[in-house]
Amino acid sequence: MSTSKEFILKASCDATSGIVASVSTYLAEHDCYISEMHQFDDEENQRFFMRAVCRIEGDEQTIDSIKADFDEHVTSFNMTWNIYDTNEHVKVLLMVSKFDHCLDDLLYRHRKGELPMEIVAVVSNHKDLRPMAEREGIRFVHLPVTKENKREQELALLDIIAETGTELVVLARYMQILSDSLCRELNGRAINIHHSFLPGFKGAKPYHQAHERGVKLIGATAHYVTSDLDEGPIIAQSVQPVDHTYSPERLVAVGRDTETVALATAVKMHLEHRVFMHNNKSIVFK
Ligand SMILES: Nc1nc2c(c(=O)[nH]1)N[C@@H](CN(C=O)c1ccc(C(=O)N[C@@H](CCC(=O)O)C(=O)O)cc1)CN2
Repeated sequence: MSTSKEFILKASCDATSGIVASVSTYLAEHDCYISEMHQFDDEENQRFFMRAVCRIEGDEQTIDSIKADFDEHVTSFNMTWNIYDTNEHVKVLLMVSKFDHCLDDLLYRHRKGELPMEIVAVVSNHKDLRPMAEREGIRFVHLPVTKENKREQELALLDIIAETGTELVVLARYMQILSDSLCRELNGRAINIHHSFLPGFKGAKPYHQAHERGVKLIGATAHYVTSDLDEGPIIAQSVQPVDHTYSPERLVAVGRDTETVALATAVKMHLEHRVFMHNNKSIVFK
């Protein structure tokens, strides 16, 4: 039984009047102080979204007792909701290939306490980044991928996800395309960093495309992974100004900074339960 006193409520339902009043009344009746609340009314789709950070006052209530009666109280709204204990860190599996900057940045931010996560493993289709993981005491799993063994390796990945209780997979410059079935299995719990400011320059070599096009901004996009390559709901983007003097190599160097910022921002927003996926877009309560 959780003894934590702080929790996050995420909820969405069809838009109608009285939702906030009903939820806040329930929380007040259960000795909860609301320290932060965001809501969004998607008028186009008549859908309502809210996030509340709450602190239990007194000793009568627990997170479990608040969860227990909530469904009955919001039945009329047919609400989709979750309550998360802020003391429980999300279990995260990091996936990488050969580029090390996103993994290095996430490990640093985790070490500095910026990202409330438990890293359960680093999985890679190459051995290059094993030392970076193991010096942090993190399990490293090498799963080389070929056209012939792709399905077998994806099943091995799913086994690791199941045995570790992974709640979020982060593709930190993992350069293999996930199959449709794996994307369905990981729907809403896999985030990828794409090394361009989407929707521009999809695929594997966006910086060369950017140089050819002569762009004045270079950027990166963190999005939920879907079977449509680089098309998933965008969570965070980051850009930097560039100009005609930038070679492709220099664009790649600037791009690295935008990738680490966009990915860390997206992962942090997800870990803090600030993101809703809706109609292939995202709602992010910052
Ligand atoms: N189902 C999805 N899988 C992945 C996505 C995604 O959006 N949906 N994003 C990629 C990352 N990525 C761009 O951000 C990307 C990575 C790799 C490729 C690619 O063409 N890979 C080749 C192999 C390249 C190699 O072996 O080095 C391939 O898989 O045939 C395109 C885009 C991660 N996965």
